Amino acid sequence: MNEKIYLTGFMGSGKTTVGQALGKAIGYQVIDTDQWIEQTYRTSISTIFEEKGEDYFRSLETEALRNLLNKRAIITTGGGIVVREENRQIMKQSGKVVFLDCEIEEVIRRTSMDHSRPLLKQKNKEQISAMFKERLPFYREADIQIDTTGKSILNLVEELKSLMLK
Ligand SMILES: Nc1ncnc2c1ncn2[C@@H]1O[C@H](COP(=O)(O)OP(=O)(O)OP(=O)(O)O)[C@@H](O)[C@H]1O
Ligand SMILES: O=C(O)C1=C[C@@H](O)[C@@H](O)[C@H](O)C1
Ligand SMILES: [Mg+2]
Repeated sequence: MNEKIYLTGFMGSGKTTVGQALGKAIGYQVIDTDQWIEQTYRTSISTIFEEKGEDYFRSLETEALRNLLNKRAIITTGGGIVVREENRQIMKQSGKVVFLDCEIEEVIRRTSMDHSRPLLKQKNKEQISAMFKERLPFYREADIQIDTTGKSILNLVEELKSLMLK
């Protein structure tokens, strides 16, 4: 098994949720870059976006990845971490990158009750879909890709375990 596993994918694809379950199943520590940033800076992601903007948040994601480099862990990333080339390079060079794919209708269903994602606020389906399409080539640079649409967390953990043992 790889020393470090990065879970990437769009908002609501299940990185945080699946990562926690996978960590329990294979006995790995799980660290979430969004939570690392919120805990390190003692503030919320929404506040960072409001006060400092998206570019600044992306630089905090780079800082998180650099700080977590020496950990044997599953790193569950923020949905936009792949937007920065530097972030993609760090992940590629230091571990196995997994892309959790998900149909946009299901992304919207899964995230509709949770208003903590600034980039989903006041966006309609077409706009969310356009953001996803723009990022898709970056997500596809991953070593492993799985579709999470309609699959249970347990099922996804089993699928990931078998793919990672290959
Ligand atoms: N396979 C799944 N089936 C059903 N619901 C799911 C599945 N995966 C995740 N969810 C639910 O979708 C919501 C979003 O999941 P989660 O927070 O893990 O996404 P994320 O990829 O980490 O998003 P973000 O990029 O915003 O951090 C949660 O309520 C979670 O319980
Ligand atoms: O897709 C994105 O750009 C984001 C996803 C979340 O995980 C957070 O990192 C933040 O809300 C931005
Ligand atoms: Mg998450």
